Amino acid sequence: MDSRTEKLLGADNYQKLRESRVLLVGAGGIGCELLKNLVLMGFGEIHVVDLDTIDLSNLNRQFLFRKRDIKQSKATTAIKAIEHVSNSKLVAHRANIMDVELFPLSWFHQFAVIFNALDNLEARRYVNQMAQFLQKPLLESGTAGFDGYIQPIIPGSTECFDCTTKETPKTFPVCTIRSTPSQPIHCIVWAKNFLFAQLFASGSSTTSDEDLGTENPEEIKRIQQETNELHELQDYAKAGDESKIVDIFRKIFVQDIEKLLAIEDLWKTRQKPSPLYDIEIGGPVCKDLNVVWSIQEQTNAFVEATKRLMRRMTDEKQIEFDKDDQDTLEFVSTAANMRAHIFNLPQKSVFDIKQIAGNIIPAIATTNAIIAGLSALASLRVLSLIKNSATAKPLELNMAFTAMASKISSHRYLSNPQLASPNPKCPVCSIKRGVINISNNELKNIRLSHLMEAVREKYSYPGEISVLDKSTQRLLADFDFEDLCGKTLFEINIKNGTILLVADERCDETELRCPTEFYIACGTEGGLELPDIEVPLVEVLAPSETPDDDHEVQQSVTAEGAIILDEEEENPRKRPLDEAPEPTSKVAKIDEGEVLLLD
Ligand SMILES: Nc1ncnc2c1ncn2[C@@H]1O[C@H](COP(=O)(O)OP(=O)(O)OP(=O)(O)O)[C@@H](O)[C@H]1O
Ligand SMILES: [Zn+2]
Repeated sequence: MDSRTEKLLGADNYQKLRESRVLLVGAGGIGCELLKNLVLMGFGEIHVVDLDTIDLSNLNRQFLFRKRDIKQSKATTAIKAIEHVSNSKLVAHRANIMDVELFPLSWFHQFAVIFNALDNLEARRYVNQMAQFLQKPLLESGTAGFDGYIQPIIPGSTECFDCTTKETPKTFPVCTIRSTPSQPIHCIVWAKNFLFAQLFASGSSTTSDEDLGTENPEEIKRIQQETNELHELQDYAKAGDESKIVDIFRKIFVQDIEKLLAIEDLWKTRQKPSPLYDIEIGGPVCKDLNVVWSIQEQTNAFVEATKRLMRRMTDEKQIEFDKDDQDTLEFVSTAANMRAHIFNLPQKSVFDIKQIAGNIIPAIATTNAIIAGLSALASLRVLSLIKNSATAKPLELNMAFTAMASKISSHRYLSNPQLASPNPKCPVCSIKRGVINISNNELKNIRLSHLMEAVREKYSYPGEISVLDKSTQRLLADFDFEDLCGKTLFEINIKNGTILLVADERCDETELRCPTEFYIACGTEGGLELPDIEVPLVEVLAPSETPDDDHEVQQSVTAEGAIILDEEEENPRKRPLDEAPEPTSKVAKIDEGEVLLLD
């Protein structure tokens, strides 16, 4: 197979391929396919990073894994499975790609190209940022069911992952979830993000001063009281006192519903809920996860799942919901179904609830294979290794979508619009970047004010600057906050891997010094070394000003990778970034990538 690649690429390019070291982030659905492709193409050295272990539900599509591999590291197992056909050096890392101690910025430097095969926005954004720091080509990809995309990102020349808005997760009003559910999904969100979170996890983010989406004072009082009472039930859960399960059941499915019924205004236009009276607590459990259980079976399984979770609480102290953790899944499924029954809504099987609560769109092996194939092929163009279709300019490269996703054309399965140049309003690629080298010793000597002065002087920033720790979103200094300026960098927790954003905060100027992100790289030697970069003055764009057509939004990607495009045939959507919905301060974030409650 090597000789075939050599024929296609030519001897010189093939040699370059053999000498290239590449990074694959994620060894899941796309990652397994991509690893196979990269090995068969003959890249010289391939590093695979994945933080997770193999789960039974991965086996239907992550073809490098077998049943015997369950609970083993994905990165290590994937490499073991492919080693026997590999002519490449393969290196596995079972770790989080965002771990700055294991993978500082300088570590990324060794790779010719980075392949993202991830499943969440946070990690995608992080790798995108690293690629921007190092000006490394990144091949971003994602799938959701039949939908899929690949996006080559050439920092400085093409759009980055953050140049386009990404779809925000679905939202529900708090009052709908807590008082008046009208769809099964409302009961599932209640069971997972409220009930389970209050009893076993770190608690829901619903606070007393949050806007609850209702003006009814009685309802607001009841919601707050219910939250407080559930805190008490958490003490039972923590103590592992199984005799209290009956009390928990009666409180949630009888007394709380009676309190809701007492707020008569709620039921003027809605069907009243019916508390779960006359149910025996405890009994045989149904094992078939694909059918909807009777209400008695739901109760029995709820009691059993609660017992199992209570036993675990004594050791684990806190349990997070995980769709692959049968105890947490059965608790949430049965609680959601009992609530659905109370509110006269359809119930669902545990299997169906797993899909919804885990926010899963079934993964399709073929979509993963197509996307991984395109990503691998695109890397040859990105690295200019293809003899016959060499790319002179980065903007000649293409993105690719499956047609289901893009709806760009109903006649073709794959669409491949050309890449756009960076969006001047993109928070990631519209700014400058550099690395500040500093020794661990100096961190303890240098004060924030000293660092700010050095930055002002070297890059001609004015007096009015702000400094933000991007890693924690902490404001360290600005024109009316100087409390930390006298502290050393060590004291304000600036360390290896911290990213500082410095911005020109002058008002009423037509031009401002461009914001700069500084990556803090700590070593054992040297003093403070600022990077030699040019930080230009940039024109202040009026908020309503729209960037030119090239810089408009073409697609948005959900946390899972699904792409939302508009319906226009043969013409990718052009939507100014300004139209992107601003995050609202009333949003209560419950869980990354999942369901939000807002008013
Ligand atoms: N920060 C991260 N560092 C390293 N690997 C990551 C990180 N975030 C996600 N991943 C890995 O990316 C892979 C994405 O693969 P995929 O989308 O197929 O998800 P999955 O977890 O394998 O499947 P599913 O979510 O459908 O059960 C996973 O193996 C996941 O562990
Ligand atoms: Zn960008």
